[in-house]
Amino acid sequence: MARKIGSRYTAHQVLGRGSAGTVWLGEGPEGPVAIKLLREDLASDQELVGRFVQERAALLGLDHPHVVGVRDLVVDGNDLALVMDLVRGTDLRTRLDRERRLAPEAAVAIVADVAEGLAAAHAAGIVHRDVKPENVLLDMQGPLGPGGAHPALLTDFGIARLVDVPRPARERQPGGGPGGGRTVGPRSVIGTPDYLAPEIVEGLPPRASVDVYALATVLYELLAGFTPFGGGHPGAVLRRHVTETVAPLPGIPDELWQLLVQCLAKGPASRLRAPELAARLRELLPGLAGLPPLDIDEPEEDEPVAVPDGAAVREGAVESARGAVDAAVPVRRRGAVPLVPGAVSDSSRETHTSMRVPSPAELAGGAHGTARTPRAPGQRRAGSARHRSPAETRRRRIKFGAAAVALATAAGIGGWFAASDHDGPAPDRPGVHREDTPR
Ligand SMILES: Nc1ncnc2c1ncn2[C@@H]1O[C@H](COP(=O)(O)OP(=O)(O)OP(=O)(O)O)[C@@H](O)[C@H]1O
Repeated sequence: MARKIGSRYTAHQVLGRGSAGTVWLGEGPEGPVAIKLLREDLASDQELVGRFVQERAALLGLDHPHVVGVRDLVVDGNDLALVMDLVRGTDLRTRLDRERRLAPEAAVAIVADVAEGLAAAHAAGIVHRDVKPENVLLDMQGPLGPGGAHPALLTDFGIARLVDVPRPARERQPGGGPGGGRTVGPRSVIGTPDYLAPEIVEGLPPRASVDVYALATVLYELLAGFTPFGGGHPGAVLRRHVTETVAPLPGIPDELWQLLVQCLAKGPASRLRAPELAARLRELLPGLAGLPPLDIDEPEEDEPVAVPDGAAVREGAVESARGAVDAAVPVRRRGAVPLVPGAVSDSSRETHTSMRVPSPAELAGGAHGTARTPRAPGQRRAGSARHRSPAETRRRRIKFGAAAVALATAAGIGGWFAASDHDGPAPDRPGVHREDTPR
């Protein structure tokens, strides 16, 4: 059923759902558009609406062939919508789910496109903060490039930043280093754990280099079929970003591997910048022509451990509750909780996470997760579970992800799953009015 969005747009049909809202196929004065209608509880957050309007100029000004253009922002009654260029195609996650691994040439061509889009954004002072396959759209009507890849466009600019509520509670402590102190108290991380740069986990402000790290993670995933540090409890994933080195991919061309390692460096200053990454990837393309996808077996998922009855709800048993949540979560390839409590996306993919930044002690300790060394075909890992199809894996993720979130809620712990504590909708505030914001 058609639905009016502001005075200029009509939404006709749902294209898909993400954790922040629903994307519609719509019509505007200049033709077909995609309209991302933010969830009602986000739209009723007056602080977020204010930031949404503030970000307007930056989002509308980003014009690049590898960035999904934002044409308009609409605040109208209960509606808060981003009007975007319509990309006729699919997202990179869907392609990856279908093919499991991409041939190096196609993977590199796609990532080079995205790196160019990022370079333009970074030049405009915009950091994406949520680069992942879900946010890369493939334009099936565009010309075929190297490896038969359609043009790739990065989308969802500004969304992570919009929903990230700044934490005012920064306490200064003497002797904390330059600037007269250090940040203490809880901060949260916004993003998707598998793609989060180590410096974000350590509580530093996100700069352009976090996007390069995330994009290198995407490239690794396109080649390997899994991310370098994913699997298990989101806290375990965060810790691996900080403490583990990336395991080599058998059969990967050496120059491509060196590039990946450099962009996955723990130190942001050691990473290439987006324009250099794009250029280096383009240089590699001719040498990758015709190479088949890498022949790698996925690391197997471990079986989840049963949760002892009542362990999560005993009074004063926060630690054991956290342990119970950890135990209930099986090793997943991309672990996360929804951005908004209760959010369900069409594909039931894990999407953004808002989590408390772990303390140094938490990063150093804990027994969550192990390094995931890619295996040559046929080679089994000690204690590994049987192989599962991607669809089966997804069903299990949905089931156990839901169980883990439910447990965290029942236990009432802030712990790792801080979404409901820190990033739920703020109550309506008087004195802020809504208005249409035509272009
Ligand atoms: N500009 C667009 N043109 C065409 N389809 C789009 C556009 N933007 C998003 N979509 C489609 O709409 C669906 C939902 O997108 P959305 O960005 O809301 O969620 P997501 O990125 O998959 O997840 P999340 O936002 O939770 O990270 C996706 O399947 C995507 O392919």
